[in-house]
Amino acid sequence: MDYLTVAFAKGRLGEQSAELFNKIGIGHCLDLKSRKLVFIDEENKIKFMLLKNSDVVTYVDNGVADIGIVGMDMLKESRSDVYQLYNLPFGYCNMSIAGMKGAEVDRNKSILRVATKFTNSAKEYFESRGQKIEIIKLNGSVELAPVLGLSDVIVDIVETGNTLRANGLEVMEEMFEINPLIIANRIGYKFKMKQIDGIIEKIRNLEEA
Ligand SMILES: Nc1ncnc2c1ncn2[C@@H]1O[C@H](COP(=O)(O)OP(=O)(O)OP(=O)(O)O)[C@@H](O)[C@H]1O
Ligand SMILES: O=P(O)(O)OC[C@H]1O[C@H](OP(=O)(O)OP(=O)(O)O)[C@H](O)[C@@H]1O
Repeated sequence: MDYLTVAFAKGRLGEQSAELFNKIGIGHCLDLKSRKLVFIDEENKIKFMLLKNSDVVTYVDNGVADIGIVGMDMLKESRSDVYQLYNLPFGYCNMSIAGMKGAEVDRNKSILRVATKFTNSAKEYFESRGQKIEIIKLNGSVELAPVLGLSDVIVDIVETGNTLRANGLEVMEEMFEINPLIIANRIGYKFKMKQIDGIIEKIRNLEEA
């Protein structure tokens, strides 16, 4: 049997993904504290690749990985048409528009300044309601932008809301729900369907137990 290649992210999703795999008896070889980036589970014939969160879709899209675990935020941003196979039971949050407490999204403003890491999702959302925006691309600490007058609003992930509150901001609108999901390369899935479906079935059973 060929090895199944699995791409998953370092950081938040990595820890939770590894824990989930371990519960269904795979990926005991994973050691996220080491500096290694490839782990081989010989028993289950799986090769794990540890990537930056924002690169998981690229590896699956290109077929270097058969499946991957990625947040809906990154998948939407990539505009990739990989298969979306299964929503995982952890890490739920929201993509939201936020701004200074008490402010509202000014729908009449000729050009709304939007700071975000998620430029495609933001463009798509505002375009769909005919609002012109200027995107200010940031890579982190996005909440600072309205505080310092760099933008009118932000588009970012909100989980507990603590980061917004701590900086005097609040949610103005929720755009879409985010959850991690298992994605698959369209060709890889055809060849390794049995093995992939087997893994998903085990996760499903775990959830139902
Ligand atoms: N509070 C949260 N903030 C950010 N992401 C979260 C949160 N809760 C869950 N997630 C999910 O975890 C994923 C990984 O987040 P993480 O912070 O580890 O990556 P990152 O450092 O933002 O990645 P990159 O820098 O590669 O874009 C997100 O894409 C999202 O789907
Ligand atoms: O609602 P909360 O529970 O506060 O979580 C949301 C925050 O977490 C993420 O940032 P992250 O920690 O990834 O840091 P970053 O600013 O570098 O993206 C996200 O971009 C928000 O800032």
